[in-house]
Amino acid sequence: MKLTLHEIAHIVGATNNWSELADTEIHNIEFDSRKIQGGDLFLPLKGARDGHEFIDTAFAQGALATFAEQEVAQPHLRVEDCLEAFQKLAQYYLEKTAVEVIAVTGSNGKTTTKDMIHAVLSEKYKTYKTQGNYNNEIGMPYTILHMPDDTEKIVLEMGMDRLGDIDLLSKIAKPRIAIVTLIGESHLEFFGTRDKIAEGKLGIKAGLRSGGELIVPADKIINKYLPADTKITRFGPDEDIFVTQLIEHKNQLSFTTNFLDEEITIPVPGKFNATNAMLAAYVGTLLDVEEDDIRHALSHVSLTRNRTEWKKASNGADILSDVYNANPTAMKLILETFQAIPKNEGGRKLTVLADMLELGDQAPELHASIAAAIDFSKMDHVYLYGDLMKYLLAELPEDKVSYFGNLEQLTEELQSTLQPQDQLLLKGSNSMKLGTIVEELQN
Ligand SMILES: N#Cc1c(NC(=O)c2cc(S(=O)(=O)N3CCOCC3)c(Cl)cc2Cl)sc2c1CCN(Cc1ccc(O)cc1)C2
Repeated sequence: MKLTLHEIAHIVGATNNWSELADTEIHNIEFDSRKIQGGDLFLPLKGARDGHEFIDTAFAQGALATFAEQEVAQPHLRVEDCLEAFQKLAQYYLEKTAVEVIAVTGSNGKTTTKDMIHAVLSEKYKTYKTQGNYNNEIGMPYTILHMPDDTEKIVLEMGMDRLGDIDLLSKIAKPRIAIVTLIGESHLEFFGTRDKIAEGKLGIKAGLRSGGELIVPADKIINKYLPADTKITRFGPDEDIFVTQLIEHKNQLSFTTNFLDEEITIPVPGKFNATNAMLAAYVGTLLDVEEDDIRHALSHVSLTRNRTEWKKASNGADILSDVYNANPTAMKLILETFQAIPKNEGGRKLTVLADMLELGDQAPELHASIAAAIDFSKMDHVYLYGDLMKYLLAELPEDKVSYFGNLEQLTEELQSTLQPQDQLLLKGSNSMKLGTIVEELQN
């Protein structure tokens, strides 16, 4: 990252006497103290625990300084709100580096479309993109501040948990091109109506640069949220851009469009992927990528796998398997999200929680602290798996929790107990291999 400590202090409006600190170039900014390396700046966020508790650990691992919302002994930049400072810095960094932003949001397809745009633009530019699910008010600034120094274009995925989320992200990122892939049905339990989802997703216009372009589906539900004085491209049958012919094969598909000369082939099936690829191709044409290069990129695209998304067990039960970010905050966030979703008629809410690894000497209390996020007025039963989950076991009511030290026994228990109307959440470190449970339940 090309930022010095004094430059950062000035941009975020640090209120302490930071000029006494050496004006050193910062290596990276991290909010997970486990990722801190020499020369880094620590960002203590208020997640499942207050990040200020981990400042000592950050310095023990080589941090040069830390943001802080309170007086601390170590070299620090005193700010009122660490997250706001992080976001302000990300916005500044994009302006300083003059990296052009392509922003993508939508109920479905935003991750695939993001990956495909990245593949296309990488044919001509040094291009960076959102990694994993780092698409929210913390993850997006993190992505911006971690882009390689030679980045020319950045493709940012914008996730929405609540109305207004996308407006904030768009104002930070100030995209040159903004894409809404689809106004679907996901998160209806939070937003109530598709109209509200449309309003939320069209928040992406909030930071759209003057002279920028908004690319949206033909869906009439968004019409009242479209901005004036903006180049708007609609996609869908007989709209501004559309797929003309589509030939599906088992593991790939080919299609033509109304704006390219030749057919495009992508290594994934599914008509929705043709639309996602068409959007990526169109962005490529907007940014002067040659058609042959567009075609080459899309024919070899590798897609982000194992998204946090709902799957179905073979008996029809709903499965939510969150394979990202095995840390206390992410586990508490996914539990709150899962508990906020209404149960299926006559169904139960079941959860499998597995060890979060590499949490250091506070692992026992960090696992025990997850108890605060489990609401047994909504959760029917919790299955714990792994040595560290014994610390959470001690915090939970005996009739609502089962403990397993063995993955096969846990899998057998779930196969026998899961009913078609049930909802099952699984969360834990990748190396706990909860994915094998999902595969068994899907077969
Ligand atoms: N609470 C908490 C902790 C962490 N939380 C996070 O990293 C975190 C993750 C997330 S997130 O949900 O993973 N996420 C981040 C990026 O965008 C997508 C979503 C969020 Cl939103 C916020 C935070 Cl603050 S990381 C971490 C802790 C507490 C323990 N830390 C290691 C440690 C253990 C023992 C020690 O003595 C010192 C450090 C590691």
